[in-house]
Amino acid sequence: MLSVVPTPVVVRAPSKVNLHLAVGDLRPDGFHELTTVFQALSLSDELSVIPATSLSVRVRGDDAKVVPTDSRNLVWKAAVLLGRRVGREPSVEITIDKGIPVAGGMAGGSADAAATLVALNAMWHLELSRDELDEVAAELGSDVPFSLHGGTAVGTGRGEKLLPVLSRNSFHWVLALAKGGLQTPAVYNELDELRAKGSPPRLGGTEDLMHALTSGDARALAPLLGNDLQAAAVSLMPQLRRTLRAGVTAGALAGIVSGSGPTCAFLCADADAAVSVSAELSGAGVCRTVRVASGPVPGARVVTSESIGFS
Ligand SMILES: C[C@](O)(CO)[C@H](O)COP(=O)(O)OP(=O)(O)OC[C@H]1O[C@@H](n2ccc(N)nc2=O)[C@H](O)[C@@H]1O
Ligand SMILES: Nc1ncnc2c1ncn2[C@@H]1O[C@H](COP(=O)(O)OP(=O)(O)OP(=O)(O)O)[C@@H](O)[C@H]1O
Repeated sequence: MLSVVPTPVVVRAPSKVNLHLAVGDLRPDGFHELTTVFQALSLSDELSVIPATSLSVRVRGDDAKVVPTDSRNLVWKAAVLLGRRVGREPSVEITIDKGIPVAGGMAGGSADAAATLVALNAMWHLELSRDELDEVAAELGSDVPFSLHGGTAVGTGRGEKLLPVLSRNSFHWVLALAKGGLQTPAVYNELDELRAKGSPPRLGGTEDLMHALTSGDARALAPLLGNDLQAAAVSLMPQLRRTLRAGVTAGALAGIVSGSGPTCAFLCADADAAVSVSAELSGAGVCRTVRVASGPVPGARVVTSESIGFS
C-alpha cells in the first residue's frame, strides 16, 4: 500500500547587520524611534517544519543549549499567532538549525520567527499577502519584518516600517562572535543611561551611505557605518573595544557592533580579504569564534518542500 509521508518544509532565514542605526528618544510605548539601514547576511538559520499532533520545537547547533524550546521561543509564538489568525491549531514539529549567534545582535530569533511564518504559509496553503505576513511579523518583534524581506532596507518607526534600498554588488563581512550574549532591552537601557549622564554623539543622516550602497563600493561604505547602540554595548562589554581594534588591525576596512551586539561585524574589501581577516582574527584571541558572510541576501524563503511516497 502506498502512504504519502510529507517531507519537511525547509526555510532558510538570514541574519542581519545594521549598517546605520540611529536611535531616537524613548517612546511612551517603551520602544525607541529608529532610522536604520539593514543588510541581510548569508549567515543563516534553517527551519524544518512537519505536521504533528501538537506543537513542539527542537534546536540544533553550537548555541542550542541556551535557546528555549517552549512558549518562550519566538517560533512557538509565531506558530500560535499565525494559527490564531487563520483559525488553525499550530500542530507542527519545528526543528531549528542555528547558524546565527544567540543574543548576538544579528536577529537570530527574528529570523526563526520569519521562517516559521513563511513555512506555515506554504504548508497550510494560506497564500497570505506580503502585507498580511508583515502585520503578523511586526507583532512578533521589531526586526521580524526585515527578516522576512531581506536585501537592504531602511527601517523606521521601531524598525518595522521598511523601504527597500538600491544596493549594487555583494559586500564581504567577517563576524566576530562573542563569548556570551547581550539582551536587547538592556542595551537600549544602557544607551538611555549614557544619554542621561552626558551626550554621546548621535549619528547623522543616511544620504552618503545610500550613495555608497548604490555605487557598490565597499571602500566608500566603510567610513559611513555607524551604530548609536555601539557605545552602550561596549559599556556593558568593554572587551568589545579590543575586538573592534583587532579586526581593523587584521585588515578590515571598518568594524562595527552589530545591532545591540555583542557580535562585531567587519567590512572587508573583497572575498579574499574576508578570508584573510577571519584567519588573523581567529588567532588573535579576542572572540569566541569567527564567521565569514556576504550580503545582501534574500529574506526568509522556502528551500525545499515536497512529498515523497513510501510503499
Ligand atoms: C537592536 C535591533 O536589532 C536593531 O535592528 C532592534 O532594534 C531590536 O529588535 P528586536 O530584537 O526585534 O526587539 P523587540 O523584540 O521588538 O523589542 C525588544 C526590546 O528592545 C527594545 N527596543 C526594541 C526596538 C526599538 N525600536 N526600541 C527599543 O527600545 C525595547 O526595550 C523592547 O522591549
Ligand atoms: N528562536 C530563537 N533563537 C534564539 N533565541 C531565542 C529564540 N527564541 C527565543 N529566544 C530568546 O531570545 C533571546 C534573544 O535571542 P536572539 O538570538 O533573537 O537575540 P538577538 O539576535 O540579539 O536579537 P536582535 O538582534 O533582534 O535584537 C535569547 O537569549 C533567547 O533566550
